[in-house]
Amino acid sequence: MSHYADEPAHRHGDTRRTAIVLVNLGTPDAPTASALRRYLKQFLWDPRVVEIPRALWWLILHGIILNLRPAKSAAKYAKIWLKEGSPLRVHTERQAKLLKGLLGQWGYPAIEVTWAMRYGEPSIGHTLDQLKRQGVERVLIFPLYPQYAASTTASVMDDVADWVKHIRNPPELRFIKQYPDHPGYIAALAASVREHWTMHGRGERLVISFHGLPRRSLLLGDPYFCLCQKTGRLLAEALQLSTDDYLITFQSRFGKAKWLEPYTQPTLEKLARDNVARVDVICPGFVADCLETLEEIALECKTAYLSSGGKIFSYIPCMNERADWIAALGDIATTHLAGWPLSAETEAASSARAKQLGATN
Ligand SMILES: C=CC1=C(C)c2cc3[nH]c(cc4nc(cc5[nH]c(cc1n2)c(C)c5CCC(=O)O)C(CCC(=O)O)=C4C)c(C)c3C=C
Ligand SMILES: [Fe+2]
Ligand SMILES: [Fe+2]
Repeated sequence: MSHYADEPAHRHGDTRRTAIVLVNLGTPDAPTASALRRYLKQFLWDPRVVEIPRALWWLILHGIILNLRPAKSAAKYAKIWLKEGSPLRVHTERQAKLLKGLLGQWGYPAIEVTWAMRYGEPSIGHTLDQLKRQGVERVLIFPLYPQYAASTTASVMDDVADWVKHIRNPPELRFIKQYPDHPGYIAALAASVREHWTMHGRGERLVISFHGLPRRSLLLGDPYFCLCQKTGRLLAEALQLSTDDYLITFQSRFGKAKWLEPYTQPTLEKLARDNVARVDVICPGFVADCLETLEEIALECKTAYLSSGGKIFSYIPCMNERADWIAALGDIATTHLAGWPLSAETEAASSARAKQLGATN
């Protein structure tokens, strides 16, 4: 018998089901102004994303931004839209399927792997409702942001907490906060660069571009800037680059305030003017290709670099469905499952896997 009226009886006794939820930012449903308006309205109203006084921001958002930006952004999305939908959504869905398959091979066939979006659909709340209905008792929230930032990772934490507020009997919850230096993540990034160089030749500089944040966030203690430096340095070390061979930059500035510097596009234009004829650009903060990589970097920044005198601009794709990246996701996830009471069968696989990884606990 179930103890709570809102719990289906079939759950009784099924107390050990575990799920992993991959969470990414979210993306519009269609490359249209109306879909963009809905998406931007939710995204830009998140107080973790825009930290200016609410009343003033409401006026700017509704008075200006939601009138001008949707059509402009929709035109950009239209350039990169896939047959199956928005690239961010397509890659995230595939990553979840591949991770589920890999965990099955590793001896965790009972662990559910699903995915959700912070903005738009499928929402985190909807996904957690579904898992609860399936009798899942333990949920590992896995944000697909290697570098923690309050505007992304903590916003996912907020959303999960908002869901918990109206749940009588929530599952156990764990959050992965960050993995900017995870060896599997760094190794997969480095392998993607080496493969790119083998296939397309090598540039004179590697530009390592991360999504930006208002500079103020750094001054207020957000660790994001430092985590990006760490990832960039570890990637450069893995590639045996000297400090002259690479640059760490920040893209996607929004609004008039100062953001983290140096900015990606002006840096590329300066490299071109300084007679650096060939650059490679990688975006390690994005684990799936999306508007910010496929349009802003691979189209806009490329055009800016070439029209400033650069000769060859080569964009190195995100890790998307790469097998070494999916394995890194598996390592990060299983490490965070450690110590969680799982079924006997899963427990055995977990300790075998830990031994294989050389874990000391
Ligand atoms: C307004 C402030 C913004 C902050 C702060 C911000 C931080 C931030 N964003 C990402 C990752 C992504 N952002 C994407 C799109 C996007 N970002 C902003 C604004 C801020 N981001 C806007 C308005 C948009 C939408 C598109 C546009 O109109 O320009 C995406 C791509 C989504 C897609 O559908 O492809 C990602 C991914 C990070 C990691 C981050 C802080 C570290
Ligand atoms: Fe963004
Ligand atoms: Fe952008």
